Amino acid sequence: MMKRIAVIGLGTMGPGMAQRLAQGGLVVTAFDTDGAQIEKAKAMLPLITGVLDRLGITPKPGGALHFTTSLADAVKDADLVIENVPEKIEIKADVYRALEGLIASKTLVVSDTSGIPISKLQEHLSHPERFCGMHWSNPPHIIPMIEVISGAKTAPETAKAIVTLIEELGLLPVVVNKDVPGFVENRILYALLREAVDLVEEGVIAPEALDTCVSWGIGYKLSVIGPMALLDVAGLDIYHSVAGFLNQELSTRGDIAPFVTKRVAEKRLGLKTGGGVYAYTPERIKELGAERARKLVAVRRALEEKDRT
Ligand SMILES: NC(=O)C1=CN([C@@H]2O[C@H](COP(=O)(O)OP(=O)(O)OC[C@H]3O[C@@H](n4cnc5c(N)ncnc54)[C@H](O)[C@@H]3O)[C@@H](O)[C@H]2O)C=CC1
Ligand SMILES: Cc1ncc(C(=O)O)c(C(=O)O)c1O
Repeated sequence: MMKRIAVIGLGTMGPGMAQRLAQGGLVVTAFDTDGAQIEKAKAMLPLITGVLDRLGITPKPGGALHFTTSLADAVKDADLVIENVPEKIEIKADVYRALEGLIASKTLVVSDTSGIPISKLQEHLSHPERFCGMHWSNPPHIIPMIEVISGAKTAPETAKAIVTLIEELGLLPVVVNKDVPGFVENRILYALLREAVDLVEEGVIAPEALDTCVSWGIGYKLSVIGPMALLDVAGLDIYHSVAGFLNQELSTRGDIAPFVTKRVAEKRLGLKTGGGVYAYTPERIKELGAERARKLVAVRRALEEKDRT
């Protein structure tokens, strides 16, 4: 049974992840090279704990969340280190190198990488057998599904220990069988986002209308009926007919749409810069955060509802 977990990197994912682990009874120490990110994480905790409370996730005894500006302090006596730094191999590799000599060879290390192949990351660890992917989704304190991905050198017991941890937290582990870039969730998401951006860029539909179409159409349906089950609901014959012509029409671009590259070049990144696809005031960002958390909680409660029969 794991007891002490270090979270390396706060940013977008770290605060919710760290608090969710702490409320699962773990002693968590979070580290970030940027002190401002530590202060930001602390300021986020009341909102995060309020959402966890509404999800019915009551803090288990023995759990705690500490923050530190020392990597050594963060990983001291850790059973598990969760690397959660930016999606750049070189930054992640620097963290793995810094861990050498600070953690015991039995300590497990995972990455929250969105899709860098685990086998690639394993090249930068002296104990690759004790490393695997543990891919959370944003917001990590609300989305219960976590992908577990083994690299070529991951020991089976390492992945099993992470699956067990996720289950003990009452969350949903999904074991991905092959270490492919993007794993599963992000391959599906990025195929969808590529098509969505192309449709907006080509003037087929406005961003707001696309969001309504997807959120109140397939997004709503897929939250209850998964894609593979949906094939049976629609009928594989229907899929066969429609895919027969539509698969040749879908976006297959290998580059990134100018709709995105233009905005990134102009530092219009979204919520983090006050504008991207849409424009936001600081007040609207706060409103959206609370509103979306409330709705995600309500949807999750409905989805967790056991069959009435
Ligand atoms: N943002 C998202 O929706 C999701 C991101 N991820 C993945 O999780 C990881 C983190 O993503 P975000 O939280 O979005 O990144 P972020 O860029 O928001 O935060 C990264 C944090 O790491 C800190 N940091 C940078 N170098 C560090 C170091 N050497 N040691 C300690 N801290 C360091 C930064 O100060 C920053 O606070 C990435 O691999 C990302 O692909 C996974 C799921 C969802
Ligand atoms: C746009 C985007 N990219 C990556 C991820 C991820 O899971 O890594 C997410 C997410 O929702 O978590 C995302 O929205």
